[in-house]
Amino acid sequence: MTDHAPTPIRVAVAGASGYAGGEVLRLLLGHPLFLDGTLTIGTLTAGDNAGTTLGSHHPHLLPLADRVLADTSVETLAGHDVVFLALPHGNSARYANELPDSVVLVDCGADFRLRDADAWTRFYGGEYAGSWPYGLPELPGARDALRGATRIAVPGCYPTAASLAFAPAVEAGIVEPRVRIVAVSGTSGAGRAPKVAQLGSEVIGSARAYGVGGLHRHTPEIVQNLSAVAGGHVDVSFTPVLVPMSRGILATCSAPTTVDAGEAHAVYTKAYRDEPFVHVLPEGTFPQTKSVVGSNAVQIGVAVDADAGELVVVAAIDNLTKGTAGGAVQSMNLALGLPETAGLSTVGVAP
Ligand SMILES: NC(=O)C1=CN([C@@H]2O[C@H](COP(=O)(O)OP(=O)(O)OC[C@H]3O[C@@H](n4cnc5c(N)ncnc54)[C@H](OP(=O)(O)O)[C@@H]3O)[C@@H](O)[C@H]2O)C=CC1
Ligand SMILES: CC(=O)N[C@@H](CCC(=O)OP(=O)(O)O)C(=O)O
Repeated sequence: MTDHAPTPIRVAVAGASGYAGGEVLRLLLGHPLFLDGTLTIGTLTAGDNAGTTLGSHHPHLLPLADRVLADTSVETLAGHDVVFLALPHGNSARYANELPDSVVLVDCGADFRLRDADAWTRFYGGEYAGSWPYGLPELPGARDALRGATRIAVPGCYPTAASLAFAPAVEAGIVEPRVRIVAVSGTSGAGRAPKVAQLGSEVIGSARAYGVGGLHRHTPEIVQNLSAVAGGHVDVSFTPVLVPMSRGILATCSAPTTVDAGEAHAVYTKAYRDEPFVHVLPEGTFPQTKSVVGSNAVQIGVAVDADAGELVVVAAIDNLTKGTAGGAVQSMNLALGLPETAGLSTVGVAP
């Protein structure tokens, strides 16, 4: 514990009936400060499902199964030291404005991720809310900005995978600044609100690209991250693909290069040598989503396609853990001055 952290630490989760909120709670139930009683889980909220029990949505969260979900409001979220917002986009600004500055607000939604108001308007529409310290500590400068922060914007799931996959290459200048990304995602990335495109009968036995042609709203977030690291604009072509699995993202990212495989691999092992969650696999080895499911790990494989003159980097994450709730808890740990890895595993659940 450090001077940042109040004791006890009272935590609320808004959107607890959803996938992201449920995953935050799963991680908090295993957090060492929860287990020793220093961190307590207070109000849990929902939208239309307010008044129902948490257990009716997340039977796996047995210790909290009888908790009744409250309405989501400034009043129900007041009186906590940390509030996780796991709500649809557009809902966060009112809490940022009305909860005290001293409350650590960790927003799993997109509202405060983009620094460019025009990009926000183009991809999201509605009023631009602003930008907060970005919850991807592995990016240059991000970790320092998160220490002691009381407002945190958790990255999107695809930007987490793609940014970590290509940040070392653009930082080292070993690629041309034109990155192509094709990333497959499990259906939990779409949240649990029913949508026809996510029905089992639509998804099982099929793979479907969407947001094709630079239309997906995560494109400007990936551009923002890679451009900041490169120190100049990086063009990004991003294509997401929905595949029939529950969790996981596998992002395959490439750009023109003249370096060989050994040099490229050395850039990555050096960049991530001190990162507890990012694992660069041995040369010739590439990740699979199963290896990281349920963990906060990022596994990265690096290759050079010498005939095509392309660096190819493959990254695997669990979209709900490192891609949302794990990144959120990691950022909370930093904000409160706790050990960054507290409550977070790097071991997946394969097979
Ligand atoms: N799923 C993922 O992989 C990722 C999700 N995120 C972000 O996390 C946030 C939550 O996503 P996710 O959990 O997947 O979504 P879900 O649809 O699974 O959950 C949404 C939650 O918000 C509640 N809610 C919906 N509308 C309102 C409202 N108007 N007022 C109050 N509460 C409301 C829902 O309650 P109820 O049950 O009552 O409807 C539910 O608890 C989103 O911003 C999403 O973009 C970020 C990265 C990855
Ligand atoms: C498979 C799937 O549908 N994924 C979601 C992204 C999930 C995510 O990271 O979302 P936010 O930016 O909304 O927080 C999508 O493409 O919209």
